[in-house]
Amino acid sequence: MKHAVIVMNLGTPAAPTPDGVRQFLKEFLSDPRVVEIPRPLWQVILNLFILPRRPQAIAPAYEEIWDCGLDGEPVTGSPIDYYTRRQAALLQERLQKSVAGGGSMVVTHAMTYGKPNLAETVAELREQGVESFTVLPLYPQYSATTTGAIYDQVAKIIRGQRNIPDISVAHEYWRNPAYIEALANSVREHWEQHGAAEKLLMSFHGIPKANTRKGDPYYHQCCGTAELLAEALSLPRERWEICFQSRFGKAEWLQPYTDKTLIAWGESGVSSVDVICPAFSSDCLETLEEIAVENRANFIDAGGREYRYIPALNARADHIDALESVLRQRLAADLF
Ligand SMILES: C=CC1=C(C)c2cc3[nH]c(cc4nc(cc5[nH]c(cc1n2)c(C)c5CCC(=O)O)C(CCC(=O)O)=C4C)c(C)c3C=C
Ligand SMILES: [Fe+2]
Ligand SMILES: [Fe+2]
Repeated sequence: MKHAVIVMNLGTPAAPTPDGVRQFLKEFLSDPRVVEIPRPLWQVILNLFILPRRPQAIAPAYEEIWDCGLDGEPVTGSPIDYYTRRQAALLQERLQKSVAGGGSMVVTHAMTYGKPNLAETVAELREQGVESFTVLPLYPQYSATTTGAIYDQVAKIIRGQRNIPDISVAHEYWRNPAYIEALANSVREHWEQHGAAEKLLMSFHGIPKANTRKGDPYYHQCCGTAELLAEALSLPRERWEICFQSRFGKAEWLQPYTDKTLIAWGESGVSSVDVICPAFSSDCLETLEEIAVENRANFIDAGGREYRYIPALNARADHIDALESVLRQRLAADLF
């Protein structure tokens, strides 16, 4: 039997231009999993206020991260696209080697928004004779806004089909020891190279606070991840903090906010900070611009002296070990 693993991440514009960004944001921000404002009202806000302005404003930031060389890797195009492809290719090598009948194991990638999309990827693989699928969202922590959106897409694909494929979605993996170990290794290596800063800031992508009240477990999983990472590093509580970045719109999002925390630290005499973003499997606009550039300025302008961003796990071998471990556990269930 032919089995396919599809690793998935959020997606990115096709080009770092206002048009490319507009097309991407239109698809992404139209998903009711991402923005829960009632449709007619949201469509007006999106089409009248966001899509005419935001693409112009953020295209230059995309331009900055496009084709950037990172960690000696020749990143071409958008970093999230580059690393998601790399992760799939590296997992393909691992799984081909050791899963019984590995020749019939395909590992590929898809994006929730933009290209390549999940529906087309599944359709192509079925044409090639693939009968069963494991979808691995590259989100260590579950949120309805990310992993939930992928479940919706799977549901849409199978709706109306008679012979639906055997398909499962990995829900979350923040508790997997290999994932925590990869994060801890990346911090230890960073400390060996640069010395440890006074504080380690663990910055997660935010979501609206109301989502947590309505039952989204993301906040609790982020707190759990932060505690496991601190424990793996034997870091006392006063040396680290958790915070949430990338707030969008006027509603209250998860707190403490990353920018406000860094400004308060700079002002109160914290002199050095290391920042890690454990919810991002790949570097992307939200880490390379918002964290490595914008929030550095927030901290330094407020009086801080040293600010160092610890890269995402990207193509690190221990990251691929972690994803392989998550997949092997799932595959044991999915392949019987
Ligand atoms: C509007 C609501 C948004 C929610 C909810 C949200 C949740 C969420 N997002 C990620 C991961 C990524 N987000 C990225 C970019 C991005 N996110 C939003 C909005 C929401 N995200 C926007 C509008 C954008 C685009 C940039 C901008 O306009 O500011 C990215 C980077 C993509 C890239 O091209 O590099 C990632 C990755 C998570 C994990 C998450 C909830 C847990
Ligand atoms: Fe986002
Ligand atoms: Fe952002």
